[in-house]
Amino acid sequence: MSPLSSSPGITAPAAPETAHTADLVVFGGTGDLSMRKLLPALYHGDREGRLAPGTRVIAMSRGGLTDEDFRGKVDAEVRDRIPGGDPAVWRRFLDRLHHVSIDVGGRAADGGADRSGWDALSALLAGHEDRDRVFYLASPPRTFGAFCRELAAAGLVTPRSRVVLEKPLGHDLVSAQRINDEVGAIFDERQIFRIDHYLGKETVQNLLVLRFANAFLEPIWNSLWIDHVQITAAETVGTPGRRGYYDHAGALRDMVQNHLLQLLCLTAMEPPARNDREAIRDEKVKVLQALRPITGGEVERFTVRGQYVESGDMPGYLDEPASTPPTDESRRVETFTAIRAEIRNWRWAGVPFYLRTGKRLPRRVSEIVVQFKDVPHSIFPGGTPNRLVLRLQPEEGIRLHIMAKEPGAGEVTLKPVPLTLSFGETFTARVPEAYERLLMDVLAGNPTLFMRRDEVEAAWRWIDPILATWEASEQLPEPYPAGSAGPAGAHELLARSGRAWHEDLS
Ligand SMILES: NC(=O)C1=CN([C@@H]2O[C@H](COP(=O)(O)OP(=O)(O)OC[C@H]3O[C@@H](n4cnc5c(N)ncnc54)[C@H](OP(=O)(O)O)[C@@H]3O)[C@@H](O)[C@H]2O)C=CC1
Ligand SMILES: O=C1O[C@H](COP(=O)(O)O)[C@@H](O)[C@H](O)[C@H]1O
Repeated sequence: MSPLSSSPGITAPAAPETAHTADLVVFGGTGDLSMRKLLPALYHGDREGRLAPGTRVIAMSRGGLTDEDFRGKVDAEVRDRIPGGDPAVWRRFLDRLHHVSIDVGGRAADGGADRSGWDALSALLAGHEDRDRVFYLASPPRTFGAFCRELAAAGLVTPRSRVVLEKPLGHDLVSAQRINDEVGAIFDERQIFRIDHYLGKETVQNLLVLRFANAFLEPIWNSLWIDHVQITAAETVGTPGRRGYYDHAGALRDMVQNHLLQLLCLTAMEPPARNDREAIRDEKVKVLQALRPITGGEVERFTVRGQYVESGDMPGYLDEPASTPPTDESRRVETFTAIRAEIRNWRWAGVPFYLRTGKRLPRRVSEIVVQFKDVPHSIFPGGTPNRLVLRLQPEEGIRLHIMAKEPGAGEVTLKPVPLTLSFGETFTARVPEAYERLLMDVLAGNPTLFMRRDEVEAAWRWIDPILATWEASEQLPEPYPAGSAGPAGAHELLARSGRAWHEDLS
């Protein structure tokens, strides 16, 4: 497939082998994301023959490392993250790695601009202008504009270049627009890949297949049959070592603005006319534009925020190890949020979409639950409405809860039983990590699973009033004990209308 060519959509088979040799330049290549996700994903791509011979990975950071230092660091810190790794492939993979030291915004001691990092990168890339070039910005978002400007100034942006932007893109609509403008001044929109790794998860892609490749669901996928939808991303992890980032993010920016809203879009969108990247992204934007704004007094009624506090041997948010002590901002940041959202269109009028995410919860569960309405007239006592559960993690699968009769004579007793499709048991192929799929798509030039500028900005437009109201409020997030199911408010959000979370998380 040629770079940036029209490409198949979300349900196409895994990206084809990358025919082109590429230079993948990772700004922030020594950071947490790179070491935990990107490098293992690239290794798997290499093992499966999807990295063309000669493809290089050039990490950039302020670290002052040589190629050998960086290879040693990756060998020491990444190899153990890859169970069952192949030593020969590992050696070949390490040989692909390079490191260039750079300080974006850094100045030489004499006060002049320090160009040495850019000169080193230019030297490494010189003579390889015919290769695909991917600039992956895995550094803090405030550095994105500067990186792009410097790349252009160094003459490193070729027609075969792409740029990958990590989330969250900005911290509100205005900053997201600024970053989009800055990056857009250097790269064409077709060259910009805004990543949301939830879109690379297998079940998320399966959601569209389930909806649009099966005839039985679409006729009942609307407010006539569906009572409400729940979208949960519950994590057991806290934020050790991440306060610098998390104090300025919080659960709303870190998880809802991107991952949860993407899940909502894929659940709620109209059937696209074609399985094609623009058609799917057009439909997602329409959902975001139809979200009913939550403003003023409604914010308190329709949103919940919490922060975990010490419990047993688990630290609270303020006690997590960090390089700086907690500030007032730390006290105000939410590590949990739940929201009752509504989509103002014909299909979804009156159907609440409940979103929930949090850190240091008792179980790691990410799922979409579609709860159907009660039967119009029940002839059996004790029935409960059908539920369709799409489980993203830990074990991916789809489960339909239907009512069945308990075996036995006498009175009919109803029991909800699950019809389960476990991907792990049904399919033998290894399920790739989200980043693996997405990185191979970037290298192959397939943007379907990436966010378009208008999507990101429409999501911020809905998030901003909630943030503004929280920021103006004197109230602090509701404390919840680390390891508990989150603040009581999250349960009240549903209980008010006689509903309950499918997973109580305890
Ligand atoms: N970690 C994760 O799980 C996820 C992270 N992200 C996003 O990925 C990006 C990176 O996150 P993460 O890896 O956690 O962050 P880290 O702080 O762990 O890493 C940041 C990287 O950027 C480099 N860097 C920072 N400032 C500069 C600079 N001025 N010039 C050159 N290099 C610089 C750092 O190297 P050095 O300090 O040596 O210069 C380091 O390699 C962020 O945008 C984050 O929001 C998104 C999803 C998940
Ligand atoms: O983007 C992020 O995602 C992770 C959760 O990802 P998952 O694939 O493990 O569900 C989250 O921990 C992190 O805070 C956030 O930045």
